[in-house]
Amino acid sequence: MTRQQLVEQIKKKKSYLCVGLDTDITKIPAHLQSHPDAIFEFNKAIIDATKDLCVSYKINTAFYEAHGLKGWEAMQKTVEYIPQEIFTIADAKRGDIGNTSTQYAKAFFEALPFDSITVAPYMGEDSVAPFLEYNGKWAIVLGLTSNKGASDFELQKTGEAYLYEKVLSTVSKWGSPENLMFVIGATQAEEFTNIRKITPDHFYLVPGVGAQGGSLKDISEKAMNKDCGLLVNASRAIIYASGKEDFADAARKVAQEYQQEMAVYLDRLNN
Ligand SMILES: O=C(O)c1cc(=O)[nH]c(=O)n1[C@@H]1O[C@H](COP(=O)(O)O)[C@@H](O)[C@H]1O
Repeated sequence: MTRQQLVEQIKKKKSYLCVGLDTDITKIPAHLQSHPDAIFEFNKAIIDATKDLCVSYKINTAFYEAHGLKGWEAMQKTVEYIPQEIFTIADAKRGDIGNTSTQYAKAFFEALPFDSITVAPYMGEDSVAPFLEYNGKWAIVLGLTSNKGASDFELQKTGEAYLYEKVLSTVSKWGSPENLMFVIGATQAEEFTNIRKITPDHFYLVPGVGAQGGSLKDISEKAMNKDCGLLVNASRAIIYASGKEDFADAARKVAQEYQQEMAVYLDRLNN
């Protein structure tokens, strides 16, 4: 998917919501547990209930890989079920020496039809470059993450700058805002303004609202750019909103609350 197509979808739906399909078999409601295809059935119901409210789905591959072949099959069926116009993210956090990253890119962009993949930048340019060679596909590189461990490396100084600042300024030269995004945790509010200064034009994938306590308001007010430039992810807060038979309706309700708040911030952008 091109940047322009993504921006058009955000405008049309008045949403920059990314629903995270971190589908944990132990949290699937009891009535679906015995279904032979429980993960896919759960995802299908979530997608049907939220697809008009979000512009992206993020499939966290760990939750599928944990089930071996059956999990990969559920992941493939899920990504193929997502409507074409919705931006798909393989949250796989890959990155290795060049020829290995080339195989990861084939796995997620050719064998599976994802629009994008999350990538760890630690191994440098040759580990990220293979993901940037595909037209209409994206690498989403970890910038400043939402977790506590962000302070172990990302928020350590290397000379004058934090390591994450160096990652943003260096990695942004490897691709363009047309094929490269950054992961910025919603819990890192003090850094949002600075982050936007370093990378004014890029889209950010922003996890950490909902279950991790980050604020949609903070990221929206401090880090939107003229094209919105944000995909805000919530996983558990949406897909396990009820944990019961009415899980899809409950997911829709929470997704709608996010979307309605997003519409307000988008309106401000246009006025
Ligand atoms: O790359 C990610 O998606 C990611 C980066 C980060 O800094 N923090 C983070 O939580 N994530 C992912 O975003 C999702 C957050 O899930 P919830 O906390 O349930 O909304 C999970 O799939 C995480 O793996």
